Amino acid sequence: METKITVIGAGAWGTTLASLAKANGHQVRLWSRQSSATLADVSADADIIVSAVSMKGVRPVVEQLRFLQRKEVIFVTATKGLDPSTTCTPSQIWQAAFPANSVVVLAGPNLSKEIQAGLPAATVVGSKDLTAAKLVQILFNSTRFRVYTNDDPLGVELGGTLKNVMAIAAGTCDGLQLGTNAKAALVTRGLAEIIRIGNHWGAKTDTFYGLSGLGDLLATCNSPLSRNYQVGYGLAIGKNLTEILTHLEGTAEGVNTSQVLVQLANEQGIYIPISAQVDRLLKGEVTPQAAVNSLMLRDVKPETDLSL
Ligand SMILES: NC(=O)C1=CN([C@@H]2O[C@H](COP(=O)(O)OP(=O)(O)OC[C@H]3O[C@@H](n4cnc5c(N)ncnc54)[C@H](O)[C@@H]3O)[C@@H](O)[C@H]2O)C=CC1
Ligand SMILES: O=C(CO)COP(=O)(O)O
Repeated sequence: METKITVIGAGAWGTTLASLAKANGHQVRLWSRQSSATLADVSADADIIVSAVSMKGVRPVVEQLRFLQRKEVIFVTATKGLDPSTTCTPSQIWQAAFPANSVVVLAGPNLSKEIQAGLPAATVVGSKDLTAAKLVQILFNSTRFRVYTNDDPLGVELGGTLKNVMAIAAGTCDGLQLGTNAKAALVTRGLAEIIRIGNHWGAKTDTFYGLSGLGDLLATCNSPLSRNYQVGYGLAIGKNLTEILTHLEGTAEGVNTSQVLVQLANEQGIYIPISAQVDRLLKGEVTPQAAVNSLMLRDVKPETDLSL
């Protein structure tokens, strides 16, 4: 059955998601701020509205859609970030604006350039409404894009969001040429940190061992295609953040996320040693090597106590 899908955001990810849905035979409209049509025009009769804007675009886009009163419309959010003013996740913003509608989070190891090149990938659609998640699963699933469902949307969303901070750390690790052991330690302890934060905020541990957590962490911490990885790599080889962001192709959400995360974690007493060093590095308060030294010089502790 042909479904009417409106994709908001014609950046790297929005364009890719639109082409995946189109290839499955659906009627897809891709909207950006540059479009001549209004968002109201392209959303008026949509069955599904997919938001793939960067974090800074979520609130403005939600505001433009406030007129929409159809409760059967399913919102799919693919943004990976935290709102600086409220610290909300994108799905929390969508759900608060449309309390009667189903909201589905889409996240996974999905470097858009690989998907655009036709390489196989898998992702997760998470929602409290599993019927909606299953519908979105069918819309996007194909022989080159395998889609799983999950009933923990917050965990799916936080996996994708928090790994961006770790990808900056991983890029720094590679830029400093610290070796494979150091990288494995960083990614493994990074996952422990993500689980500690996620559990504190009510997400399930198991979700972080899935595609949107460990999967996306592995993809972005190991690929020069990741913009967040590129930020960390650039800092490690002596570039400054402004210079890196000026030349970056697209958005590195981890830069904003680390700031919001550190503020929240400090308020709530969550221990986030790696993210805190990433934040200090981005603010120019510490050199890449000093950040590594700080992590290595911490008090010793047991491995499996996630509260530490
Ligand atoms: N590129 C990728 O491989 C993937 C990206 N994501 C996530 O998807 C989101 C978008 O990423 P990309 O497409 O790569 O970024 P991008 O920088 O290529 O595109 C961002 C899009 O957001 C739009 N936007 C920003 N502010 C806006 C506003 N106020 N009103 C309307 N539109 C606005 C821009 O016009 C642009 O179309 C990010 O949160 C990213 O973490 C998720 C999975 C994969
Ligand atoms: O989230 C992504 C892949 O899943 C894209 O990563 P970057 O935003 O770091 O490029």
